[in-house]
Amino acid sequence: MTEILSGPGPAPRRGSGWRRWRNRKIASPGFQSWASRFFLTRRHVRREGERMFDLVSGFVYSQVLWAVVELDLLEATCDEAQSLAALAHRAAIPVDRMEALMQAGTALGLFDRVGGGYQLSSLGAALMGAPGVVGMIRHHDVFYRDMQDPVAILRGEKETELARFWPYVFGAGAAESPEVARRYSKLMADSQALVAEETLRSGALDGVARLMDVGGGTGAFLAAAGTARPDLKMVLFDLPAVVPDADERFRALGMADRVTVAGGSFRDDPLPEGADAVSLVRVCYDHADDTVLALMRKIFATLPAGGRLIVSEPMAGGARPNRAGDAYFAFYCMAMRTGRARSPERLAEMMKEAGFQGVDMPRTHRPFIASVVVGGKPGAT
Ligand SMILES: CC(C)=CCC/C(C)=C/CC/C(C)=C/C=C/C(C)=C/C=C/C=C(C)/C=C/C=C(C)/C=C/C=C(C)/C=C/CC(C)(C)O
Ligand SMILES: C[S@@+](CC[C@H](N)C(=O)[O-])C[C@H]1O[C@@H](n2cnc3c(N)ncnc32)[C@H](O)[C@@H]1O
Repeated sequence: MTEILSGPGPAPRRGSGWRRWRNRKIASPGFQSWASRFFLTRRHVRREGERMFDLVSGFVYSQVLWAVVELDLLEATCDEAQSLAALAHRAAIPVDRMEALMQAGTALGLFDRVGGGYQLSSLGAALMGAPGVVGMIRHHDVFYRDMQDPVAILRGEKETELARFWPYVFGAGAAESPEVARRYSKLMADSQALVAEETLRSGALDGVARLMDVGGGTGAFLAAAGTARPDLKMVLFDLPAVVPDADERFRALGMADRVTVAGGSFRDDPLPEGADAVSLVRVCYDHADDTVLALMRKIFATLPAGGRLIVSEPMAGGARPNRAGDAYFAFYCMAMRTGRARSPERLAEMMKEAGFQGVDMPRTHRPFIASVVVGGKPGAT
């Protein structure tokens, strides 16, 4: 249960005086009207207005994107411009409504108007090809139904759909419905490609001889790591219902002799020994602090002296909040009701609490996909 503070607490004071004056000024309709006419401020006012409009209507933009994906319009317009009549026929939607959708998609930058029709834009093409992104958009219907009432999510009053969704996919439900587990494990695995790219590029694996990926799903991260590092020995650990597909993946890639696959729960079972590094890729943000801390302690105990823990996932910004971590992933995790998006500094603190030292935060190129925190077990070289 989330703790509720009893009172408002002391207000931060430094710098609040001039901000009060500025905010009251900018919020006044008279000032706004004047600034929107004055030649030195009117462009800024217009830009702020556009930013504001995007904030106000972002949910609608996302839903337009969802309809475009659901109706498979990215693929349909990739190679050749399509007429409205053809698109409308294909989607079984009246032409005037189809026109509304294509115009909306064009306004959002997904299509170009070509001749009398529509063709996929370069942004649309990047989105269509970005591994796992279309699948993520498709599964957003579950999350966005929960997000209809964010205040209820914040107060913890709501039975969210997401709270049932992933635990069902990866937990007990996976055993009851291997088909569902397989479908959404595939979504995780598809979206892993970009995460693996960022993690490997960060240099976090440099010098590692035997890597154990805990919560490694169906092995997409190890497959990428093993491809980039042909000398790497690997261990995959995940729930028993999830790992059979990993076996298949490693066999197909000809990596089976380099990988040991182990089924178990990091909550209840001991972790396999022998790895000099352990990765937790998109695992910590699924779990509460006590679970993550217990897991980090277990990993610390399993690693040899000189061993390394690598955490990689999208992270919150701490003192400098960012949209992906502090808005999207923070609310996603809150709707799941089990985990939370943490800043690299917070994860570093938890690692230190578990015993790790020399904690480092190598920069990644696209933090909205993953940031990385690495800690070492003191002792050997
Ligand atoms: C070729 C010519 C003529 C010109 C070239 C010009 C040029 C270089 C253009 C660049 C185009 C290009 C290649 C762009 C590539 C863009 C890419 C790769 C973008 C990637 C975007 C990735 C995104 C938006 C990822 C979003 C991920 C999301 C929303 C993930 C959500 C994950 C969730 C909810 C996970 C949940 C799991 C749980 C349960 C919490 O554990
Ligand atoms: C969000 S997925 C990430 C999978 C993979 N690392 C990736 O980034 O694609 C979280 C993974 O943690 C696994 N997991 C959850 N609880 C676990 C537990 N108690 N023991 C082992 N694995 C667990 C899930 O089965 C799932 O594969």
